[in-house]
Amino acid sequence: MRLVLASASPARLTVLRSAGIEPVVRVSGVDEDAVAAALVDPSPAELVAALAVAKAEAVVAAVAGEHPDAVLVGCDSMLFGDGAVVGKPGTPEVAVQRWRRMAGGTGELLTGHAVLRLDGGAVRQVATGTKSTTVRFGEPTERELAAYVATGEPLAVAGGFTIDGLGGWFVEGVDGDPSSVIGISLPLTRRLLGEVGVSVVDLWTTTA
Ligand SMILES: Nc1nc2c(ncn2[C@H]2C[C@H](O)[C@@H](COP(=O)(O)OP(=O)(O)OP(=O)(O)O)O2)c(=O)[nH]1
Repeated sequence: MRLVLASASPARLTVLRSAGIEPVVRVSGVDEDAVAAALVDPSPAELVAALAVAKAEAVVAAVAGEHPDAVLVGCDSMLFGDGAVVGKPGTPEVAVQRWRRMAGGTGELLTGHAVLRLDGGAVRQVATGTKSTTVRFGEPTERELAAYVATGEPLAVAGGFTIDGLGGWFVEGVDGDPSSVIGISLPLTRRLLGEVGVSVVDLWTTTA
């Protein structure tokens, strides 16, 4: 059985590879704004879960022929803090603004997960879940913040920070699942795979 990762995220791919799975990667290309706009007053956890489902569903047709009995995984990460849910900063200005608000405080990094099990090319079972991880932010100096934003890293990641990259210098710690902050929660994905009758060990490419 193959696991199809419905994501363009290099971080998610790295997490799965490091955990023994070589996924088939298919980028969903989902219009996240359109999916969010179709929801009626979703909670932050419902929002990221719905986006994860949309991403996984979007790649079913592309993989059903070649991998009719695959298990598909979609994820979406956003940062919840000060009553707002935010994704990627996109611009240096937004990244700086956000860091000036986040510094010294905490936020909840939410990652929605969707696992779709295919049977004969059709979706047979769906399992979803959202993992919330508290992130405790450090206090970069203005010079450090300017240098960090100038690298471009914070612009393309949810919340404008990483814990396993340059951002790690400015994150004091996380309370909860670090893999979820990076992009995909391994323990939650294991449980969701179990819900659709798949054992994660059957997906490992490495054998002891
Ligand atoms: N390496 C790393 N990446 C992070 C971290 N926090 C967030 N990210 C990345 C993972 C995802 O690629 C991105 C979250 O944005 P999305 O959930 O929309 O995924 P993305 O657009 O990258 O790909 P996708 O929509 O799944 O095709 O931010 C971190 O701590 N480390």
